[in-house]
Amino acid sequence: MDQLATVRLNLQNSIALKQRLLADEEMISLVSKISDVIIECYRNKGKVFFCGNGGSAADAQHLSAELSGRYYYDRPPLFAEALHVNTSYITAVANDYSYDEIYSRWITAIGQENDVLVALSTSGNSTNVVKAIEQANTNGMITVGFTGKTGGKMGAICDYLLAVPDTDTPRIQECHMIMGHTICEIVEARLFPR
Ligand SMILES: O=C(CO)[C@@H](O)[C@H](O)[C@H](O)[C@H](O)COP(=O)(O)O
Ligand SMILES: [Zn+2]
Repeated sequence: MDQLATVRLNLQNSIALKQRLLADEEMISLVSKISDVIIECYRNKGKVFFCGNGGSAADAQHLSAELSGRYYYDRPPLFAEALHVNTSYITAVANDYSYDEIYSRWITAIGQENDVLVALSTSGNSTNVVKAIEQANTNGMITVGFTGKTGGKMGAICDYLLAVPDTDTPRIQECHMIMGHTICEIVEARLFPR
């Protein structure tokens, strides 16, 4: 394995994918629109939830902390949480029911009309994430999907689908994070102008 070549290739591929996003005006407008949706949710005293598996769970937790803590500057907190953070709950529901139910069950308990669910899955096919979106739709929530190229099963069930045009999981996740960070920046700046 040529390690130096691997470093160069990954940087090249990451830059190339982000260049594609930059050239895609629909994608730029979509990120702006999702920001508007989240701002509207908070103005109506709503809550924003995030979910995903593996690296996408980490991204869900990271993005929710930008909103509930702070992003660039001091301002009041916003309600945002990643659905996997209660390990006692996750292990109990996965053990007693099914791993597929861990997020949808929690959405059943807490998701209210006009709350927002941001669901991250590079394949768009993770069953627990798909079920969470289905339950969020049932509860009258607004559903946002961050996926890879095809959108997978999430493509047909999300109100807004941010489908990064690639099939390479880590590169897709890196794009989810720059788009997610950008949404947090816009939300903070619009809700708490300095
Ligand atoms: O972070 C990575 C790969 O970069 C992995 O942990 C990855 O998130 C996991 O394999 C996930 O289970 C993939 O699920 P998904 O993106 O298809 O929903
Ligand atoms: Zn990863």
